[in-house]
Amino acid sequence: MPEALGDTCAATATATAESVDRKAARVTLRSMEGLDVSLGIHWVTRERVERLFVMQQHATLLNTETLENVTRKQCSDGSSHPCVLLPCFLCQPSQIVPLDENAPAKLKARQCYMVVAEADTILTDEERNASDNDEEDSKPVERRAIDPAKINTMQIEKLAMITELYKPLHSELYDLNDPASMLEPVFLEAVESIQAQTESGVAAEISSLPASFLTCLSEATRLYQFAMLRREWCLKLVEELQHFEKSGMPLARPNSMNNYGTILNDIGFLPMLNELLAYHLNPLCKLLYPAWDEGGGLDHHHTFVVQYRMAEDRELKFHFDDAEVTLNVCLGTEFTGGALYFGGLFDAPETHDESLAVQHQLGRATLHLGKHRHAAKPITSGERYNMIMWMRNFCKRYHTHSEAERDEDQHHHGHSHEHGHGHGHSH
Ligand SMILES: O=C(O)CCC(=O)C(=O)O
Ligand SMILES: [Fe+2]
Repeated sequence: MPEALGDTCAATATATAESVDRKAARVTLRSMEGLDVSLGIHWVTRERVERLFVMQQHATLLNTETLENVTRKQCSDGSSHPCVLLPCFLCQPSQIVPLDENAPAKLKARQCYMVVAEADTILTDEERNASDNDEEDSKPVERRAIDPAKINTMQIEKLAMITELYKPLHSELYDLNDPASMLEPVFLEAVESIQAQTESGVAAEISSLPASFLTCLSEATRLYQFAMLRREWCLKLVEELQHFEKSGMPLARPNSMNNYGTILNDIGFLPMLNELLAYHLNPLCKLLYPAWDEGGGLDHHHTFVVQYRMAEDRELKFHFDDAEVTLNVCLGTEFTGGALYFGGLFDAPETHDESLAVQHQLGRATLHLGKHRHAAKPITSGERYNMIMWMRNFCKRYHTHSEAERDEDQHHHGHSHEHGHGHGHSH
């Protein structure tokens, strides 16, 4: 099987409803550089797709060699299907989508797929449209092979090592099989009510959320707070991270501004966080930030825990996030000070005189636009942990913009930091 991948490229596909009846699957390609850098949304002609796997989460682009290693290393059942992401629970060989030349592949909207396709079958929208309009004209498509030298396998290797060697203290934290053990009842109730309305074809309304659920701290800048995580879950997560830190496993710090803390995506929490985003946070954000509803809505994320202690980092300077919407939940433990301070949206000067201090409360989430300028005031005692999810929208970020606009945006958001998740510092 790996040999058969000689001239192929693997990519993830987020199927859109459109793709169901098309003979090409619309896929989003992601590069391995920094894990979620988009290469844009392309079409892969179904005739040339070799295999389509249902993935439990967005996977990342891999080169042949990585694919081969991963397959050999991880699939202890001896199966030879390429398993893109390392923990074997992610590969679902039973869910290979049959590709029948004569029938459209049945893809589900919002489900992630991994496509193994010949490299030259990846088309841009224009090429796709051109070939749709002129089927007879079989002019060769420009090859768009991805430069393997650019593909970074370190993240994968690190996760493989962690999966193999690290013994979690609280293994139940790594899945969302029992949402009630993680999420506050009122949060679950709110999300369920949104889903029920959406399913019955009614546009969900903020006013229909449970009465005590949402606190709007600022209408103008769309700053919200709500109860989200259960106390026991928060404290277990802090214990787990302390345990992880003591284990000596490799860990990357959250971003260029936080010197302590951990990227949760990198140490085994990605599948669970993907579920949390897809089933709980995205529906809520759809309601609160309809502007980000395009495509899959908030469909990917960079999630980390920040940590402040008296002898270490105590505060965070004024900045805005590389996110469409940011979720910030306090995990405790005991501290004074450390309030979040908000000062307007970077692109809306009329909001710059905002001056809002938001106190932390264990388990309580603050939800704000990524472009909402903020800082964390110094803690004055104890230690503070907060889980931060920078939620992002693939479509808006990478697809609807022209190249020039995209470059401009990236410049603006300070993408130059390592791993593509630096903070955009506001001036
Ligand atoms: O310290 C906090 O709670 C906020 C952290 C933050 O704003 C960030 O990491 O982007
Ligand atoms: Fe931030």
